[in-house]
This record gives sequence, structure tokens and C-alpha cells, in this order.
Amino acid sequence: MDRGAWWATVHGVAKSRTGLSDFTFFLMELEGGKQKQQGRLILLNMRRSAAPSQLQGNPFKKPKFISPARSHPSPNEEVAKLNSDIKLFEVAANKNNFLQPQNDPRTCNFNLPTKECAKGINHGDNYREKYCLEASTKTTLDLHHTGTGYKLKELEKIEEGQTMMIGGKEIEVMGIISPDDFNSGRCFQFGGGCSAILSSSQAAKKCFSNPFKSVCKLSSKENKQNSFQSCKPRHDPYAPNSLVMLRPDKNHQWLFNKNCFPVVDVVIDPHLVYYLRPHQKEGITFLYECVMGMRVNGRCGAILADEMGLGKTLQCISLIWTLQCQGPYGGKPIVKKTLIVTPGSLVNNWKKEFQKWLGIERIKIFTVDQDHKVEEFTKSPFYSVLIISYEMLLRSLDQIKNVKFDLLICDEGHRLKNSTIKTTTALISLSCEKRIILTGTPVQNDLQEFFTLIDFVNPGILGSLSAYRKIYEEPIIISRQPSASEEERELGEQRAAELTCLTGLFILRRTQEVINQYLPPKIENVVFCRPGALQIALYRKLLNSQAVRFCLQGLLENTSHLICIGALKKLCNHPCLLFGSIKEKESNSTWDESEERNLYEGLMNVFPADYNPIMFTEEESGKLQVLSKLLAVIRELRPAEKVVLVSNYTRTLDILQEVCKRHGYAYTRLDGQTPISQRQQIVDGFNSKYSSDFIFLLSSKAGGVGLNLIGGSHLILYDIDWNPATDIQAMSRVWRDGQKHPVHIYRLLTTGTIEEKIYQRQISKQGLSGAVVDLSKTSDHIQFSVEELKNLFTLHESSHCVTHDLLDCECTGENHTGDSLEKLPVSRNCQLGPHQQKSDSLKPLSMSQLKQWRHFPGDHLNLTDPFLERIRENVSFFFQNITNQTTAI
Ligand SMILES: Nc1ncnc2c1ncn2[C@@H]1O[C@H](COP(=O)(O)OP(=O)(O)OP(=O)(O)O)[C@@H](O)[C@H]1O
Ligand SMILES: [Mg+2]
Repeated sequence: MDRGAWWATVHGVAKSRTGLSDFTFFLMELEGGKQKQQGRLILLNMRRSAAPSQLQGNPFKKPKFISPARSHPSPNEEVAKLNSDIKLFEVAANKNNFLQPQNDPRTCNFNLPTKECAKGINHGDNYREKYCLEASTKTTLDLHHTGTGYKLKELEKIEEGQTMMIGGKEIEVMGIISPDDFNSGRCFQFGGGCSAILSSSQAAKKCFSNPFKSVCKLSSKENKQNSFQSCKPRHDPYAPNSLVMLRPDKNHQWLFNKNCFPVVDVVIDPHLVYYLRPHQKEGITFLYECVMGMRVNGRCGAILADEMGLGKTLQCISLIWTLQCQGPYGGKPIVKKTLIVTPGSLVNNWKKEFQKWLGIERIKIFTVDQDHKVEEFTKSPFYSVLIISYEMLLRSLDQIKNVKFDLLICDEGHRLKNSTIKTTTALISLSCEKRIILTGTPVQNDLQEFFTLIDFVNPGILGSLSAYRKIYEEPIIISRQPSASEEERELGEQRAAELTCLTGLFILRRTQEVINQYLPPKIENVVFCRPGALQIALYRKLLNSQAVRFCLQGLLENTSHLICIGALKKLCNHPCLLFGSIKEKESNSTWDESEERNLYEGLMNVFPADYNPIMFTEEESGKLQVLSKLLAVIRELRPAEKVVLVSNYTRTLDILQEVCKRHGYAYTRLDGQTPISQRQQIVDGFNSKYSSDFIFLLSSKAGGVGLNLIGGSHLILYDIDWNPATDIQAMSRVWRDGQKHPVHIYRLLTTGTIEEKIYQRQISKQGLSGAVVDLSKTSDHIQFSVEELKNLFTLHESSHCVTHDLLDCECTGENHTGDSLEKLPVSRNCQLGPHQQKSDSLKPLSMSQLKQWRHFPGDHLNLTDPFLERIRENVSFFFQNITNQTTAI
């Protein structure tokens, strides 16, 4: 419905913008909504609150109406009347979601004046206020709905200078408003004054306050009074493309507008709206409604769980900026101080994003680091946003508790999954009730962790932990057991559905698909690298060790298999890493009794006698050989492009760094040792087009989450983590907004080894049921059966690709050009409901989806990808998938 039609529906509006109260009521409701297209708009002047003596009219004014309405109706009657008004209003508003009317029926301002309200409005005899009244000439007045008590016929006769009684106030008709001003809505936006009837666009512009003027500074009485009197939206809610927040309903007003301020539209700064993607606009609206307590009665928490790179930061910045300058009640800002807690590497990224979107003047940001302590923030009224790392938060908790924060944002908040860990307890201890968790990784899987997150943002919403367990967790878990009866299954499903429904009100997740259209193509490759001869020999030896044999017989303690797994993983990265570990252990005094001794026994004999780990060669590791060739071909074919090289291990990064040095590649590095204060600088340096760095060495543990590394367009994941979320996080660093080049992602796996097994676990159903879908999970959390261990500790020497063997694929391994993955339903968006855990939707990629990727052996003749062509010699198999394919890559 267009704007004209909407006005036709709610014609007959009388409205006051007193600065202290902002009320609207409907004089009538149209039967068909179409009767009136043109009306008479009259500017009214409110003289004062009517004293009982005046209720019969002012004898000095003529002609006059005698109000048939009672001046002090009972609250119940008024609420009942209000409800019917609200219904009318809602009907009208619902017909047009975008155009939110300026005029809300208000409980306390109009129909139910409170003491404060009356006091605020009654400024004495000289106090005058202007009203706009649109009176239809064709419709009839529905007395039950108008709230005025006047009949339409009486209203039709209104002329300039007449007085009437509305809501216990004496009103004087001041003049006629032009249909243009009415249609544009301008007349409803003014704080008062004759400018309301000016229809020039200049006058219209003036009516919006300077968006960059700080409204928080209003301290003096005079300022306050002025601000109330000139209550108006900060930005034009009727401007094309304006993003207007939902107006609070009567319950909300009843709860949160005790002072009876006028309701003002909260409008997102057009400067920001210009850049926002559609999903971001939706996200900001969602966050606003959550923190304002509009979604769940009185609860002000939210979880924004958009996938990586969707701009959660910008959505929060828009929210902060809006709430810091605006509010629905009298325009008063909702938030004065905001606390943002984020991983160390992202502290300065947040600051940078604030500056990127809002410049340096609008909001004053304080970031905590070694040189900038929290005290500085607490002492200065200057700053409104504090950005701090989780680690620093713990250290400065006492000072932070002394500050009253109105909004708390926990970035990468999946780490708050356990209420007993220090960080979570610290954050819970902060009194701020508007809490937002941001996370790009799934937030469920474990029902208890799910509870912790939910209970953090909206404390108590699921009841106590013990009640939650009884009501939700137990029935849900029981219903999923194979032995569950039909009744138990049904109950579990119903509870799960209810839980999803309840929490879904304040959790929002969108998948990367929503920004695909803004991004360049992405070419993902899984590259199965043939192990080197030394690697195979060492691998065999390890598998034959006493430690592995004992593990398989279940003779060793629970954690022993982890040592074996660790050794195999090191070997896959490079034999010299294993060599280093053995040397280190040997020099340790406990070596003789350690389990490692059983594992490493005789291993040194497999290494050449003069083996020197410092002089390692590329040929000793299949993956390193591939990497080295890959870097060379990128350098050659795309000299202007850069590479992000990711590993989970610092020692592996040392080797990769050495490779860079040997080949003369300029590099930069970010790992756990990099001081927080330097991290953003390193990132910025790499992203700059003037940087000469070719390679960014990244530790996924230190910098896998949140970083923007769009300077690189090739990302190589050198090793694999048990947790797919870790890998996905790392891979999402380059394919993000701002990326100019097609993105190439290479995931290197050593053929036939444990790396393939981990990959299979990541993408198989087994991985799904194992608790490895969130970042806090490591292999320590995984329980392996003896069967699983047997599988893990097997080397498949003759297969090109065990993963392909398992796919049950009909192809002979000869360039299977599977359907594009995009054709398959990728239903990753449903991460929220515990009952959805059963579906594939939690996984980034499933076995069946992988099967749809293009795949072929390394020796395939027609490799069209020049990068793969160059490395094929050391590769046994490829999987490839292209997203957003345009023309040539
Ligand atoms: N509307 C937009 N237009 C252009 N760039 C944008 C827009 N929104 C976000 N960006 C940019 O996209 C990049 C990714 O955004 P951001 O870091 O907020 O993602 P995120 O959702 O927090 O991802 P992650 O989960 O990885 O932390 C940033 O460089 C940001 O400035
Ligand atoms: Mg982020």
C-alpha cells in the first residue's frame, strides 16, 4: 500500500507535539478505508490543560465546542478506549510496514494523563501548543473510536479561532495545513510553531536536528526543556529509503515511558543506511527491538549469529550510534556508555570499523591496551564506547564494574558457553541488562551450553538450570535415543520446538549466501597431497609402535591416543617437527617413564643419520612441496595478489616462515605472541595496496576469528583442525566485503593419512554427532571408540583419495564435474533449534555435498585451473567448487 493510501486509511488524526507529550488519536475509522482522499487540515493551538471550570468552555472564545467527553475518566475505561484506538492504529500500520505512522495513541499522554504529564503540559496561561487536525468532510464519526467525543458534523464546521476540548485540554484552531504538508507528513514532525505550515523543502529540512550534535550533553534545565519542546525525529522518517525503527506499543510505553515523554520515531542515520545491505537493515531492526525489550517482554538481550563476514560489526555500530543519539521517548538517548568485549586481535579492528563508518568525530572510542588503562576511560566523560579484550576485562573487572554501561556487546561470544569459566562469570557480574552476543559459529549443539548463552543475554528466561534440564534438556535428549518410545519422541520434539520458538525471538542467523552477490567468485579446493618417502616410512613406524598398539587394544589411559594423534599430525606437516619433538622429550628427565617413549622408540633410526631439522627440505613433506609450488605459481601468474597462509601451530608457522625466507617472499606474521597493540597494524599493513608483503602467516588460534584480511585473495590452510568451525573461521578471512579479486582457497591434506580422517570426520554424520562444531571444542573433548581409533591409525598407501573412496561416487575418479553445489539446498541457516541438530544444517559441508563438487585425480589430463596444473605432480586428488562463477577466473 502506498503512502497516500495509508493516509486515506488513517485519516482523521489529531495530534499534538508538545515536546512533553506527543499524542494522537483517531477521530474516526473508515468503514472501507477509501472514503476520504482529501481533507481539511487545521493547525490547532493547545491553550492549557483544562481546569474543571473550563470544561464548559472558555466564555471569551467564540464560537466554541462543548466537550461531551468527561475530563477525568476512570483509568479502566480509558484503557479500554485506548485499546480500540490502538487496534485501529495497528490495522493501519500493519498495512504498511515501512511507513510507520508518527502518531501513536498514548496511554498516559492523552487518554490517561498522569500527574507528571499534566504538570509537564501545564506551563501556565501563556503556554501554547499547536495541534494539527485533519477532519474529513465525508465520513461519519465513530464515537467509540475517536476519543474526542465530537461528532464529525461538528468538526466539519471548525474554523480559525474556534476552541474545542480534546482530552481535557482546551484547543484553539490556528489555521489550515496544506494537503502537501499533510501528505508528506511534515506537519506531524514539527515540534510546533508556524513553520509547520511552511511547505518549502527548506523548512522541511530544518525540522530535523543535526544528527551529529551530541544530545547527551543536555544538562541544564533550559536545555532539557528545549529538547522536549522540539521533540522530533533526528532524521526524516519519510525520506526515501529511511530506516525507521518500530514504535513501542502501549505495554512498552507503560513500562518504559514513566515520564510520559512524547513518542518520537527512531530513524537510522541516513549516512549509514546508504551503505547498509538489506540483511544488515533487518539485523539492526532486530537488534533494536531486542535491546529495547520489544521482542520479549522486558528482556533486552540478543544473539546475532550471522555467518562470518556479514558485517555484524557494522550492524552493532549502527545500533550504538542510533541508541546513543535517539530514543523513542522524547528522543532521549537510550545508551550513554557501551562496553564491547572482543578477542585481543579485534580490539583495534572495532575501533577501525567505528572510524570507517562514523568518522572520528561522532563517537569517542576508548580501546584498552598496555598503554591505555581502563582508569582513563572511567575518569573521562569524553568517551562513550569502551573496547576491551576478554583477557583485559578480567584484569580490570573492578574498575569496569564501577562504570554504568547501558549496552554490552560480546564479540565472538561463543566463548561464553560455560557459566563457570572466569570470563563468563565476570561478564554476568556486570549489571548491564542490554546484552548482545555476536558469533559467526553455531551456538547450539550442547544443550547446556545453549542454556548458558541464552541465560547470559536474557537471564532467567529459561528458568533455573535445573528447571531447564527437566523441562527441555531431558525430554529432548531422551527423545533422540533409539530406544525412545513414541510418546517420548513426541514430547521431546514438542519441547525442542518450543525452545526454538522462544529463543528464536532473540537469535538471528543469516548465512553467507546473503552477501554472495556482493562478493567476487570463490574457488575452493581440497588438495590431497602425496606424502614424501620419509613421511611414509616414519608414519609406518609410528603405527607399529607399542603406544599405538596398546591404544588399539584399549590398554592405555584415555588420553594416550591424543599423543599418538599429535605425533601423526606433526609428521604430516613436516617430519622435522616430529624430530624436534623427540629431541625435546629425550632431554626431559621423565622421558624414561613417559608414554612418548613407547611411541618414539626406534623412530630416530628412520631419519637419516645426519638429519638436521633446521636444514629441512621441501621434498620431505608432500604438503610443503605443494605449498612451495603453489606460492611460486601465484607469484608468477598473479604478481599483484597476496596469500594468507594459515596453520594451527606456531612451530609449523616457523617452518613456513623459513620457506618464505628461502624464496625471498616478503611476509608478515600474526600469532599468539604478537602483542595485541600491534595486531591491527599488521593487518592494515598487509591489506594496504602499498604493502610489499606477499604472504600473511596466520595462526588460526590467535587470529582465526573476526579478522579482515581482504588484502589477500589466496588462502592456504596448511593443516586441518578437528573442529570444522576453526577451519571455516580461518577460511572466511579473505572472502569478505571489500575483496576485489576472485578468491582461491586451498585446503591441503596428506593423502591416506590421519588428515583425511579428520576431514572425513568434519564432513560426515559422525562428525556431526560428535561435539565438534564449535570453537571451544578440541580433540581433547572427543571420545573415540576402539573402532574409530583403528580407522584413525591406518595409513592408506594405495588410495588416491580415501575420502573419494568413501563417497560412494559412481565416477571412476575421472574428472567428475558434479552439479554445482549452489544447486543443492544449502540449509545452514537453521542453527538455532536444538531439535535441528539432527539435520545436516549444522555442517558447513556434508559428504553428499562434497560429492557434488568437481573432482578429479592429480594426473587428470585436462586441468583447466592454471594453479592446480602447476602442483598436480605432487597431488593425488582434487575437489573443487566455485561459488559466484562469472567468466574466466
Ligand atoms: N554494507 C557494507 N558495505 C561494505 N563493506 C561492508 C559492509 N558491511 C560490512 N562490510 C565490511 O565487511 C567486512 C566484514 O565485516 P565484519 O568484520 O563486521 O564481519 P563479521 O560479521 O563480524 O564477521 P566475523 O564473524 O568473521 O567476525 C568488514 O571489512 C566490513 O567493514
Ligand atoms: Mg566480527
